[in-house]
Amino acid sequence: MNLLSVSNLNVNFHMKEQELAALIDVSFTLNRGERIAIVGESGAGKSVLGFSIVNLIGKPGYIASGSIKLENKDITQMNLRQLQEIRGKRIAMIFQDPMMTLNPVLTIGDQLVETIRSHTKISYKDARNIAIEKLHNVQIASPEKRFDQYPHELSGGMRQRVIIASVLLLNPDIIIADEPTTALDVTIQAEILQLLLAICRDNGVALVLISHDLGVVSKVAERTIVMYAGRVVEEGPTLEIINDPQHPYTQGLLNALPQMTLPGQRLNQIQGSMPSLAERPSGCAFHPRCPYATERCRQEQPSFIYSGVSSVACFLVEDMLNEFAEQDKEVNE
Ligand SMILES: Nc1ncnc2c1ncn2[C@@H]1O[C@H](COP(=O)(O)OP(=O)(O)OP(=O)(O)O)[C@@H](O)[C@H]1O
Repeated sequence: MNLLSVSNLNVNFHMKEQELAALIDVSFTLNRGERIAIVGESGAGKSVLGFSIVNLIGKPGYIASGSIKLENKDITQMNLRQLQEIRGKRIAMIFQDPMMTLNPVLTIGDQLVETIRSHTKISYKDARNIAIEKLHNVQIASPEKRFDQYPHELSGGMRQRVIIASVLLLNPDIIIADEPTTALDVTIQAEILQLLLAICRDNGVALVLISHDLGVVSKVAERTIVMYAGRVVEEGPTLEIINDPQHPYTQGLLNALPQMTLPGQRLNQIQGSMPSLAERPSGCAFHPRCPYATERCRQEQPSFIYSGVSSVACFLVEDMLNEFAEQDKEVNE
């Protein structure tokens, strides 16, 4: 059984008497210990998806239809008490800004001890020992000293390590990390990603890494889901997607990566921008930005097709596969 199965998830925002779709028919699965990435430009719907997984999508947003099953229990049908049981303990979230989660007026140690003691009846001294061990596990030097410090006394990278330590205290099955390194210096970003990878691998924790950067996720995630305007447009093994992207949007994201460009060359940004919810184009929402768009793309929504590399929603790929099938037929006749 999959650890998490998201099926035909639709999330809307109720805005000014209008229903605006933020997620449309999103489906994917996550196995125990697996690491997947959700990528796409700003506004693609990555964070809405991350929050929806723990049923934390606040007003004006709501889950309109679909299911999110944690093993066999549907998170969309859970009451508040059941949701509180899974948030943090089974599914933990890490955000871009650690200060969103850390309490600025409590020491690092007190926050960790409070988390431990809210779930386990142990003495302060024992909880302190566990907290210090966890700080050590996330490679914080002099953990005894850090234990007594306040969040503002730590660097951004160190604060993110503290968050990872605090998330681990409850032994979650899944960590959802929403742009966890975007606010950090490049060298620190790599360290934190490596730490997340090691922690998840060593503890059998599944990871959903949300990022706008395909380069970042390629180092961590086994599988990648590419989102555009609230829909999944391509999904498959990360390496295959990086080496042979099928959807023109995925190709555009890869071309825009700095390392794909020669020194002195300008980055090949995708022309145009992500549409707002109210202005989602008809047919394939990417068509106004797609160099290969046809009339059909403007009219119809492509369904998913397996390309041999990944699952992709694109008429271009569908036509190409049909053409190959025709050629095979001719050769065999
Ligand atoms: N609370 C909200 N009210 C109205 N619209 C919202 C709200 N939150 C998100 N949206 C809209 O939903 C769409 C998806 O937003 P989301 O934050 O999931 O994008 P994202 O891919 O995570 O982008 P970013 O990387 O910038 O966070 C966007 O068009 C956004 O404007």
